[in-house]
Amino acid sequence: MTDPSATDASAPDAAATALILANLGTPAAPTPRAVRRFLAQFLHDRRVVQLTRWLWCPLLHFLILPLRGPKVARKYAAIWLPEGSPLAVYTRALAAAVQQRLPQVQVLHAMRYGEPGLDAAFAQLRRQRVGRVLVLPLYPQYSTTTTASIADVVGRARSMPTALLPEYHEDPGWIAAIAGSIRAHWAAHGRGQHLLLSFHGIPQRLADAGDPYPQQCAASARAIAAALDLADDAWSLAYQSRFGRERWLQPATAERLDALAAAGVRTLDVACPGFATDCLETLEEVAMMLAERFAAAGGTLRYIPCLNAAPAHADALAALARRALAAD
Ligand SMILES: C=CC1=C(C)c2cc3[nH]c(cc4nc(cc5[nH]c(cc1n2)c(C)c5CCC(=O)O)C(CCC(=O)O)=C4C)c(C)c3C=C
Ligand SMILES: [Fe+2]
Ligand SMILES: [Fe+2]
Repeated sequence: MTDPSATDASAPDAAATALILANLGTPAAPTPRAVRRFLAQFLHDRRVVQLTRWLWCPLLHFLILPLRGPKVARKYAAIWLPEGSPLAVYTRALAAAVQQRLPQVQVLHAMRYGEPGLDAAFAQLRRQRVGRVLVLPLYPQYSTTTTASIADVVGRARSMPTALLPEYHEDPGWIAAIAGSIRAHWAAHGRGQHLLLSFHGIPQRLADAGDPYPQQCAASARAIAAALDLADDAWSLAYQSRFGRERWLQPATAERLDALAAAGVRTLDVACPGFATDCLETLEEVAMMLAERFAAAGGTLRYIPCLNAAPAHADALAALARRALAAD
């Protein structure tokens, strides 16, 4: 007679659910070699660069990686933490904070590019015979260049029941967390004359082809401004981190800064609500380079850090996951 309580070692542990917090990724070290390795994986993704490969591969291998590797490595070195790259350190800490809130689920983090990779996370969960996997891309706003690229990898993990959580650009818990972090910054440093909400850009061509990213950034920005009771002229939205020569979303953050300085703004608060965790683009580009640019124009730029592993951030993401679990 078979014991009905005995578990079949070959069957998945259907009770076990895992939640993967998926972020973009980052180099393993602030060295030209590690940066070239990371950029090579990132910039080979057709979701990120759509140029035909016979044109793009020679450009990438013979021009962009050799030139950009050492230059960008110096930028990473300027923000590197004793425990590693800020994006990696904060993503790991955020996953630990979400795990505390979801003891019934195994929470792990993984990166689309670099380590720990998403493919490896799926392989690990397959070995553990986890019954179901939820993937939460750490991109509040959907873009084909980011969210869809994670969806590509998730789609390849067909051997396990897997669900991708939707973007959360207007989620009330997340909006409240961002607004709360801006209010806390004002309480500690005083309120600047203007609040600039700076999002990572994408090529205008992709928005024209239907990428909903700019509409979602605008919706997030309006909701944050409303939560803070800001008048229309007290805040603005701009796009940073342009790559390449084609036209990206406008207005560009650097140009918006110049216009605000020219209009007499002397204290400017800048938040980056499209980034779940601080990274090269927030800590080096905004808090260092753009702050210097604004200072040269006679003003003070006060950077408001990303939510990182803040309790309100972990609460908001855990609530999104709980809702997805309950709906399943
Ligand atoms: C065509 C190129 C790029 C697109 C499109 C793009 C979209 C995009 N990126 C993020 C978030 C991040 N990007 C980061 C770094 C980064 N981004 C690009 C290029 C594109 N991004 C490059 C080449 C780099 C590397 C740095 C450099 O060489 O300048 C990061 C930071 C990673 C880190 O290690 O700290 C993040 C995060 C979003 C959200 C987005 C589209 C919406
Ligand atoms: Fe190539
Ligand atoms: Fe980027």
